[in-house]
Amino acid sequence: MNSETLLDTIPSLDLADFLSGDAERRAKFVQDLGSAFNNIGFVAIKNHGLTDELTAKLYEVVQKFFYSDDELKFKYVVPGIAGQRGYVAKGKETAKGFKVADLKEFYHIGQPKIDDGDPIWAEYPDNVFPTEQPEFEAYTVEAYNTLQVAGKNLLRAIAIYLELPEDYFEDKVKHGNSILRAIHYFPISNPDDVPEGAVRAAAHGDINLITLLMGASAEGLEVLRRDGVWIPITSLPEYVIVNVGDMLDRLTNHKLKSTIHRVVNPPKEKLGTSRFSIPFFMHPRSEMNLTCLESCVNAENPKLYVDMTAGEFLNERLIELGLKK
Ligand SMILES: O=C(O)CCC(=O)C(=O)O
Ligand SMILES: [Fe+2]
Repeated sequence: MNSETLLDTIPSLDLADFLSGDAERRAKFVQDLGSAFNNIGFVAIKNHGLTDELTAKLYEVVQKFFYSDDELKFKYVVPGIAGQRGYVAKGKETAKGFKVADLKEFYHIGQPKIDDGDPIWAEYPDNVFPTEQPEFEAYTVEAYNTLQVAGKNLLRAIAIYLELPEDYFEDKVKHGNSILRAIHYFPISNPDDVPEGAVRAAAHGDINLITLLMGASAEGLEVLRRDGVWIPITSLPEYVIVNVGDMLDRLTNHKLKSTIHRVVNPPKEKLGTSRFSIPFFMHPRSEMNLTCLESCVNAENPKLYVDMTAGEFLNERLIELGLKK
């Protein structure tokens, strides 16, 4: 596959190939991941470390929270932090360039703090967890930590593909500003209630380095192929979807592609049903320099982006999303 091939589905890869001691399997994984990211920007990955049991428990607690009444949910809104932790209500997030808000509500869990003297902790707001559901914290934090490990392994493979030292991203994502986002695309009982043009998630690119998405087995996610065709993504339950975000796109001068994607509304007869998904947005520390790698800039690929740190870029995007003033 080269970067021009038009794919009808996203490639499926096995993370166990990369973690195996077998040099050939590992090299093939690196090449397949890199060429998928150079092409459509999305892959499906199995053997990511989340067990079926954890996944089931996680969905259970998340659904219970979203099915609670507004009074309970609003207790977990944290004002003044641009929605970076806790509950973010319906109508709060509008995709960059759009006028109507997405038809979703969500809950954000950030890097669990530990007492090791890293000055980065002062930058992060504290997590909040619903006290009505004591299991919520344990399962979301376990999923956070598991996806963070999978994400670090994927970044190792990406570093090798880019001919960087394998541990290039290691110190940059240590105690990074990653977020686990549990999303509820809420049911709509009356189709006339849908504001003109509103969709579950309007077309957007993710802000971060890479995203690991649990739960895209439900219908609705679509990826915008280079020729303008929307490709629906359906994946088997044992897979997570992994895509390139804008930060990795910037770092690699668009060699690895942050592809526009969206979640469309279901047909009218299914508007009354919920959809849940749980993306893990893998962010580096705010000081990471996103200046395009020299190896990705040449006469055919002139530098596309101005130099910025991850913190500066995130700040700009939170303002564009309507989450920050
Ligand atoms: O819900 C999904 O399947 C995708 C969500 C998404 O793209 C996002 O939150 O950035
Ligand atoms: Fe996204």
